[in-house]
Amino acid sequence: MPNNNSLLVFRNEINNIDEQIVKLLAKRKNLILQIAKLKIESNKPIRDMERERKMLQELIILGQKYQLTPEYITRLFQLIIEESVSTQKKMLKKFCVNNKLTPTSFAFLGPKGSYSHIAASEYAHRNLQTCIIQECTTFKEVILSVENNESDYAVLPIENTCSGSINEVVNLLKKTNLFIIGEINIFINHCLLAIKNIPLNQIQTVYSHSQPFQQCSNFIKKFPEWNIKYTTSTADAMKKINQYNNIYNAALGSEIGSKIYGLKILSKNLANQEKNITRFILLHRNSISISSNIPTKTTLIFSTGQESGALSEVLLILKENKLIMKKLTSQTIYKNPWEEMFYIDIQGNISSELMKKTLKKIEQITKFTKILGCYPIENIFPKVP
Ligand SMILES: C=C(O[C@@H]1C=C(C(=O)O)C=C[C@H]1O)C(=O)O
Repeated sequence: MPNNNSLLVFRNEINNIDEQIVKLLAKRKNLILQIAKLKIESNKPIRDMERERKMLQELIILGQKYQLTPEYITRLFQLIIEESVSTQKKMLKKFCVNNKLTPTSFAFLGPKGSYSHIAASEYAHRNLQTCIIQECTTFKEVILSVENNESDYAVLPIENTCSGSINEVVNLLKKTNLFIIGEINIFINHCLLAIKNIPLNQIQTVYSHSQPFQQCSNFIKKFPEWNIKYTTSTADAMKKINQYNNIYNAALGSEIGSKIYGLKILSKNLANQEKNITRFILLHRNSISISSNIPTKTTLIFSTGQESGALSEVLLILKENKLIMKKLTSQTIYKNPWEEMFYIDIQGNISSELMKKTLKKIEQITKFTKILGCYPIENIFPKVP
């Protein structure tokens, strides 16, 4: 039979301890709010997985000293940390709503409603930034806008599942002093749009950027009577047919664009391949360093000249160092069409010794090598616009 008095004494002591725990949790929460404020002011991400991992490791060791199991400590502190991250996120949201965040400007191939605009908005949204837009009319202008400090980030399409690499962008990357700091995949759902619902065989002219025409070539081939007119972007095409106000004009563009420019959707999902995804890269004036536990990609371009087997030597270096190549494309150099330039994505972090050693070896055996950046691998399912 437990002694009722002793039970009360113990329970009182537990009450005191629990009270202390709650007071300490409140004290912790206050610090969390201060940290959130600092992060918001300096535009730093809320979550720091490395810090969390280290904290948990130390707490588990401490717990073991007092006979508390790692499972118990992990469960308890994961809950505390989850709560603190969610508190910080709420605070960030409030700041965004009140528009007190440092706005971030994105330069892209515009005008509004282009796929590049969709990519910029989605990237800003994921990184909890307020997106200020800088519409450009060429890819070169997009890069210049960031180089000249007029915008913070350049958003450029680099490849598409239907039409492959975007050569013009790769060629620009050779010359710019900007660095790739991120990437984002966007689902492209090309639609045929017009100012009124008319039968497809009555359309006379279709406007769009050259990329959608390539990506929807099977559909376009069915209507050889259509006049094809190239525009600087899909959004430019949508804007034009809105302005021309001619019912026989159509544009290849996005569903979002149809809303912006008040157009009717005549036909949807027009790309040759069902999964039409464009990968966009984000460029900034400074490179970024990324924690070693985040899956990372390092991108470089190199040219090898005409020696036979020059490319295979580079690939052998990767193989010897057990580095995984995520992408390899061959580009024609506009001014020297007989020379080959390669664009390559390697899985790994530029700050690792292995990557440093590998890059050094590649530099030694190529004619020209340029490291374009090291950035987190996009692993979120592409945004459906
Ligand atoms: C408080 C911070 O923000 C987050 C919350 C943490 C916590 O609750 O201890 C730890 C790391 C971050 O993911 C921080 O960065 O220190």
